[in-house]
Amino acid sequence: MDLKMSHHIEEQSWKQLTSHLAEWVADSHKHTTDGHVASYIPELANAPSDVLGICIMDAGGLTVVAGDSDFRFTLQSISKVFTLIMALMDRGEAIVFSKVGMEPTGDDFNSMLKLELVEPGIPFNPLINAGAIAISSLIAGKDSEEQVARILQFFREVAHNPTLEINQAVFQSESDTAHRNRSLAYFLKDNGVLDSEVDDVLRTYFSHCSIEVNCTDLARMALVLAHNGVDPIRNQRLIPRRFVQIAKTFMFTCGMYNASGEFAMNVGIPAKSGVSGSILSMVPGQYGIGVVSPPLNRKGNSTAGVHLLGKLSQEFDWSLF
Ligand SMILES: NC(=O)CC[C@H](N)C(=O)O
Repeated sequence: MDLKMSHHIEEQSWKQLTSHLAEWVADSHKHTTDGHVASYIPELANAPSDVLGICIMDAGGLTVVAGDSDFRFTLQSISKVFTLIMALMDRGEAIVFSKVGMEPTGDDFNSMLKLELVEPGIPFNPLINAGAIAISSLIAGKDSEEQVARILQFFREVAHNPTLEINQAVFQSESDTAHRNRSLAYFLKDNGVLDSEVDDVLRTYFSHCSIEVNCTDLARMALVLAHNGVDPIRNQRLIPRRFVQIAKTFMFTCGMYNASGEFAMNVGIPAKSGVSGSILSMVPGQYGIGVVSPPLNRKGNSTAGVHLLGKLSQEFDWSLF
């Protein structure tokens, strides 16, 4: 297809998106009642169960938004993609992959089963909780405070939003109740996976999970990944191509936890979800997408969010397969 032709198709799709997105959001909204808002972090249980918002951003910075697109939420597991990228930038591939593997687990995101079952007891991948905790300990910085400051700075840069902050209530709520994550971290410490102390690693981990954003921030962050590490709006490289390739591969194979296979089959684009009901996704080479709807299915993914992405993928033939 020549360039003019593909440009024309893109224009047509954008028009269609603009005119139909609100209607598709209204349809997916019905699926908010299929799920339950996460409550194992008490503060997250306060999220409304009837919210669904989306922002799609193109390479020129044009956005189309629909539903509750101003709703604010914490990144939770979505942050793991960007801390992985930071660890790769700080330490390089060899060190990162001596601490975490490259394979999906098929288990729940907070499972500890395979840590004991499979030698040498390193987490299977960086997007499950155990893996992300190991990654948190690799972020450069003399202590957790410095690590968190660097993380915040990097996330602000990728989102192109200097106002991003940590939601202290969510951070505190998770710190007070994260018994399972604590046990994962102690297990990792015992297996020799963590260099720093458990409390410090967890402080860093809970902090990046608690960074607050909206759908537009998510879409901008996704846009940088969709363009292989370049923010196309500023025409500025923020991340080396290779590390984006690694991050997107993990999003594909592990980004939707143990429903990643199903999501790959039905939607077919890289995505990462968080227990706040958020999903960061993208159409590679084109759009960044941010979606939020707090009610989750059994696997921890937003019911309405997954439905909406499925609908969009079908309409625009987004699947990479
Ligand atoms: N799946 C998630 O979003 C999990 C992140 C959350 N902070 C936790 O560790 O449980």
